[in-house]
Amino acid sequence: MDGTAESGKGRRLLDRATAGIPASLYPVTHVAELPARAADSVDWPAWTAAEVVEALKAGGVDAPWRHQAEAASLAREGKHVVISTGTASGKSLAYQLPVLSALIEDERASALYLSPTKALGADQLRSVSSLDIKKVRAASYDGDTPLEERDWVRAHANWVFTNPDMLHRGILSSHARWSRFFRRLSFVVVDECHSYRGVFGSHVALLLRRLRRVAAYYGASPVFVLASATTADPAAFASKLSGQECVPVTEDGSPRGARTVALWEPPLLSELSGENGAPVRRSAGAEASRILAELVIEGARSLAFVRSRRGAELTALGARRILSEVDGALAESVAAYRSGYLPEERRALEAALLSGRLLGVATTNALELGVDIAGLDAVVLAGYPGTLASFWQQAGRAGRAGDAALVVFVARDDPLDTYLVHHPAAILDRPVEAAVLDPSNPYVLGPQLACAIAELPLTEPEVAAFGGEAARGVLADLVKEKIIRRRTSGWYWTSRDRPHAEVGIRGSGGEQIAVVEADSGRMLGTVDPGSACYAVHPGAVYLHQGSSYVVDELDLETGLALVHAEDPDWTTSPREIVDISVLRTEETQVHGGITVNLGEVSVSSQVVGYLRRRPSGEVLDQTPLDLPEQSLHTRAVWYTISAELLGSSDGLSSDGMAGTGGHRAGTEVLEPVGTGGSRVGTEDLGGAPGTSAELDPARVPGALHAAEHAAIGLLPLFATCDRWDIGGVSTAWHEDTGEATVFVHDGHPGGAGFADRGFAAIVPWLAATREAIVSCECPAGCPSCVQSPKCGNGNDPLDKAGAVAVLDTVLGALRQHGSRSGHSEL
Ligand SMILES: Nc1ncnc2c1ncn2[C@@H]1O[C@H](COP(=O)(O)OP(=O)(O)OP(=O)(O)O)[C@@H](O)[C@H]1O
Repeated sequence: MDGTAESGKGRRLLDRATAGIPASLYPVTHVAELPARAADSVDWPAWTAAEVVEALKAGGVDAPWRHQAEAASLAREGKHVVISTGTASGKSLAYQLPVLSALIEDERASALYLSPTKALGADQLRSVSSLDIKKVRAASYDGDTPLEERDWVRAHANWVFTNPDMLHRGILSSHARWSRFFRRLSFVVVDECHSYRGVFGSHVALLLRRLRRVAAYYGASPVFVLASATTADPAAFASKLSGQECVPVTEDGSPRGARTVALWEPPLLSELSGENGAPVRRSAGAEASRILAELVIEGARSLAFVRSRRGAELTALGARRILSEVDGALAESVAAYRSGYLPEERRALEAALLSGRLLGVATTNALELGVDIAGLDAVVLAGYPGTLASFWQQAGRAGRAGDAALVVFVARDDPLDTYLVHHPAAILDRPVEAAVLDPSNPYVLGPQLACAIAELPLTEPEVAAFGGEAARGVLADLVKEKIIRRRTSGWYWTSRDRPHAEVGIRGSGGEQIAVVEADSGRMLGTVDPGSACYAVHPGAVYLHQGSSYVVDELDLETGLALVHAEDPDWTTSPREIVDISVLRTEETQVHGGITVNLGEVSVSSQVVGYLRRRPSGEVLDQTPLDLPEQSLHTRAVWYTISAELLGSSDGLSSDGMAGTGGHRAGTEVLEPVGTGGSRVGTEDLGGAPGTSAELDPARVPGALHAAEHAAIGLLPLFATCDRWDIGGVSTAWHEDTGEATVFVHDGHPGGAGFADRGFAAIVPWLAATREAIVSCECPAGCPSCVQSPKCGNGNDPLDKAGAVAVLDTVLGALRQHGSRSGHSEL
């Protein structure tokens, strides 16, 4: 195939999307052409049951692609396997082949399928059921399964489709009722396993260990087949998640069309001003509306991914409005899509989009998983979806074999988005990040071990599977608290009640706060106790599945937040006072006047009021609140800067410090990420070694605060977290360190591995932070660089230039005292 002719269509669509934009406002910062790839098909593995081949062929699959056959055969041989290939590369077939063949060959064999969402599970079940293979009795067992069906599933189903929540609460907790199913459990399929990250991922990792233990009790040792979006080190991740060695299959043999990928930065608006008079960019959603409208005019079947449900609806509305001025009929071909639709509604929408009856759909991430829409002409991503895995998952909906497509990434007002549109290599040349999880977090281990022991007494040799030493400490605590009992043969559950219902695997534990609509008494959802004052304080606008509510009352004693439906024209942002103290320093690197540390901290916070803002960023007013102080015991990474290096002391020269006391402890020092395809050399790190930031003392708090905000915004580039999963504190003088200090901490009790990743990647992380600030053309700080949407201090004080000076000094010292290797992880 001729690559250029092929990519012509993507280019043509991009030209259309940018038509009429004056050169001075041209928003595209980079364009990349991704070539087409031909299919690599192979014969059906000889062991595949004839019925399976027949059913798949009847469904239109003539032959498997190489990676499907390879993964299937490994699983068939009894090896745990992780298949990590692109969107729509047919990962389902890879596990269907061995599972279906086993179920056909052995009447008593069974299999379990786990997916992170019910919708995805339902899709996969539908696809298996549609094969209509006689000996396969596939059924779902989740929160929606009617009670009368549940007995049938336990007694008869040989392939059960469920999710981690139900496995935890409804299956392992009463495993004796599932003994038939467990006895011949041959395969466990863990679909979209890259989504098991952070605290949820740590819970799922321990849940899978519980599953293996229960299966072993009934005499089974199932083979695990994990399916993941492309990820950095799938074998390591899958092994950590499943607790056993997994063989990776990563060579993608599915065909793909050429794609033109454009990075797009909306222009700064001159007429609007945000917090503290900062400039604001045109919103990514508004920009996506315009692009979507242009694509629809061109007849391109397009999908726009928008971060919130309301945003998706506004984007669709905006596109329709633009189109109605061109042609009323065209406006009808644009719709919004969100989660919460019934399966039939989703099917209808998929079909309409595939047939071209609908041309443009704006959607939340709901469409990211479990929807069989591929081969579109264009995909617009309004805002970075948080991880590269999601980015490619969404971008992968565009392009089919033999036809080119366009992908447009539109940056939101956010430092990470700014960084990415100015550093294309960080998107285009980087392996998808490894998902981070930490099954040794005592806050996760405690409740998980309690559940495990309630399921079956834990014996000494089993402790290793639950983390060895880390588990031992937690077990001792549980014994002390009289939750379990230690006998010579192991650890035993003492109560008649099961702990499962108390253990939430998606949150950080503790008694959840119920959010209830006062009028109807309907429970909308729950909020972690630690974030209740922040998320559902009186007056807060609370979003639930895209609908908007306002909180009337928060009662922490009874664990209740009462809300009413209201969709006001503002959002709220809490103001809080935060304090942090160091409980334990685990690692310290000294680099001249800079130290970089990792350890445990206690963060206390008190929400003292909130601001109401218009979507433009304009602040309406501030309301005081009287809420109690909260405290969080978690992990943090922090750096300190000596007064000499800040240049705010009595003039002590930093020269005297050079070369003294600087030693590296353990951690590899990494190079920064590349810019536009070429790597930034260490000389570009900024700041000559040992030079001071030369900051007047009055500027130090604003400089540190701005550096902290941007660092929080950029950590998700290195750890698979959302900026909302982490927090930060900066101070010109900290009691425990005796120096100016910037902390970035995990937002969950016990941590989820994010601070640890920040510590391990300190140089590339801070270099990227500096780059993001420098790349933003605003004069004195805006949401694209140093302002934070969740700042408890109203983004005040912030000193953009000061932040660059601080980061230059820190990076200069790290380079002088630490940088030796040329190893890069990006
Ligand atoms: N060997 C094959 N030949 C032709 N079509 C195939 C083959 N394998 C799978 N498909 C089709 O490709 C589409 C995508 O498959 P599937 O949903 O399993 O991909 P996936 O990798 O799981 O996607 P996602 O990234 O969304 O998880 C389906 O419509 C499926 O029928």
